[in-house]
Amino acid sequence: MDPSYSAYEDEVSRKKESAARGVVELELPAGVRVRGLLQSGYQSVLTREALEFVADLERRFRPRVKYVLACRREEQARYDAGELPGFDPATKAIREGDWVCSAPPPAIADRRVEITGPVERKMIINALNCGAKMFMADFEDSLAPTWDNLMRGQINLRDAVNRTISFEDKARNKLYKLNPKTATLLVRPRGWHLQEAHIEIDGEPATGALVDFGLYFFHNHVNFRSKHGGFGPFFYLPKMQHSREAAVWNSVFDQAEDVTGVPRGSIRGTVLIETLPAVFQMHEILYELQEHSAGLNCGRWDYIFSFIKTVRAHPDRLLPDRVQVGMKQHFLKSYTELLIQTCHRRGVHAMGGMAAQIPIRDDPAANEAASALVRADKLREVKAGHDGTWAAHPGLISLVVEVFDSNMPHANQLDVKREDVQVMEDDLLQMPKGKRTLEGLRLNTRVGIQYLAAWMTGTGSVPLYNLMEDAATAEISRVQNWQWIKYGAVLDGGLVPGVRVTKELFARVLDEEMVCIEREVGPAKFAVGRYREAAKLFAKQCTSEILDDFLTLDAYRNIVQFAPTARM
Ligand SMILES: CC(=O)SCCNC(=O)CCNC(=O)[C@H](O)C(C)(C)COP(=O)(O)OP(=O)(O)OC[C@H]1O[C@@H](n2cnc3c(N)ncnc32)[C@H](O)[C@@H]1OP(=O)(O)O
Ligand SMILES: O=CC(=O)O
Ligand SMILES: [Mg+2]
Repeated sequence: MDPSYSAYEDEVSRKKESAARGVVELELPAGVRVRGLLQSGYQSVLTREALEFVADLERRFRPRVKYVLACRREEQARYDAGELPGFDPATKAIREGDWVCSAPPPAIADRRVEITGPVERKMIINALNCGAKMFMADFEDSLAPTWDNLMRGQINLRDAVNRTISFEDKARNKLYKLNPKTATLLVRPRGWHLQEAHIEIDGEPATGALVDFGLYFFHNHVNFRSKHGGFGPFFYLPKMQHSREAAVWNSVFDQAEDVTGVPRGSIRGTVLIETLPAVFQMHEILYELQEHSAGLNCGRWDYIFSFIKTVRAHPDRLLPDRVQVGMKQHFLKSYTELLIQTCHRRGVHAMGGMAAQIPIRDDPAANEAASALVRADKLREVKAGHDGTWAAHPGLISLVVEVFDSNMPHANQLDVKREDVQVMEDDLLQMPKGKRTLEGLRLNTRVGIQYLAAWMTGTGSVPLYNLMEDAATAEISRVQNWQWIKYGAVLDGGLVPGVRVTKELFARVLDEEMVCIEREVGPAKFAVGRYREAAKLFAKQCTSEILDDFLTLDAYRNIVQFAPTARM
């Protein structure tokens, strides 16, 4: 017998045996290693062709991703040496030039209310059905990137695009299915800084963003485009700091379109302006993405986090309590208005951001107060000229739709040019006003630990003290504590003004807040949750000599789980 035929027969019988034992096997392209445990269904996402597509993106763009991350470190070193971010004289001609981005495709011309949420099956169905125009399905701030969350997220999105998605809640005897009319899907891959340890390409962990984008695009572009007038898929692009990072995304989009024969400019990405350096690069970012751009969004929570992180070596820039850093603060008002002016000059959407309040079921008065805050925030956004905004919960959609419907008679406000806006570097760097309090330190600590504990058990967004908390909001708690401890901030408000924040004070606060958390969540949940591990990690992060770039980079090692697979 032909020896190669016999090897083929062996292979077939081995696969049959594996299938009979319920073991999932993948056909891997050369150089690709999948290290996560394969649950049923994952092989339909991790096909050989899809992995080849991802591996090709990785091989082409990994060096550029590394380069842009190295540039971030170099720029941070300059800020640490005393500089502050500002507009780049080298790109003045781009800022002042008369150019526009491609017009928004009809499918996203009106995006007045966008619900957001992690790529969890039931939530995807609820979000698509909730009456919002768009749904931003999130692999980023609101998702803990466990292997299972990521793989199931891809399966869920594929089923959502195919409209075959359903979910049975057996305990409540409830079947979830899509309504005839649903929101349009936008997908947010992870930021450039996160790796995907469960997929190795040529011996190195893959880039998380390229895995999320690549698998989703590969499996869905045909169906998605057939349902959206030949445009899409649509994306949100997070946490960038410079236009060179947008240029990488633009090349990724070009490459994806070329390989699959999708016409140039079909893919559209909305960039979150959620880092301080990026606010000085808004024209440049739109310029790089031009035909792939769907505008910019005010990612306020990461923006506040980035504000603190960027000035981490400036002891004169200590922020007041997190709760006091609201959108009326001059630096945030300036950022949103400049974003609107920039987008509308370039013919693309200027999206608002997320109010953190969520419905409060058991307290009507508190619920009314929370709704009033959301209403005021959305009213500010629509009156300022935003073309749409975000909502964190289906229970807020009718309120937010009502605010936008009453104040935005057309599909968008691209005609509101905001030429009155005059924002200078100083406006964007102005320190927020307010007080630093012990209560603020305590709240940061309680929130940070509970969020981390949830994240390490696979949940990336949680309700805490009636607010939505996700990776971006938790980061503010971490870096604010770090900043106050590092520079021995003197508390200037609250119950005990005049007290200096030290490592010793923080250690005491942490112990006391752990007792408080145990009381609040109950001993049973406290015992099985990862609160002690979370507290240890949070304490390390808040007291380190040098500030870590991202909390999730350190926490990631706690959620990586390799399966025993064939070695390469
Ligand atoms: C800074 C940023 O990046 S903001 C964007 C990223 N963050 C997010 O997207 C957060 C999205 N929101 C959420 O994750 C959730 O609303 C939370 C965690 C804040 C609150 O969740 P819960 O306490 O479970 O909400 P609650 O119990 O009130 O939910 C009621 C129902 O609404 C659903 N729901 C709540 N939020 C969402 C959402 N964003 N999308 C879809 N469905 C949702 C729940 O699944 C639940 O459904 P069910 O009644 O069919 O069982
Ligand atoms: O991603 C949004 C933010 O506010 O951060
Ligand atoms: Mg964010």
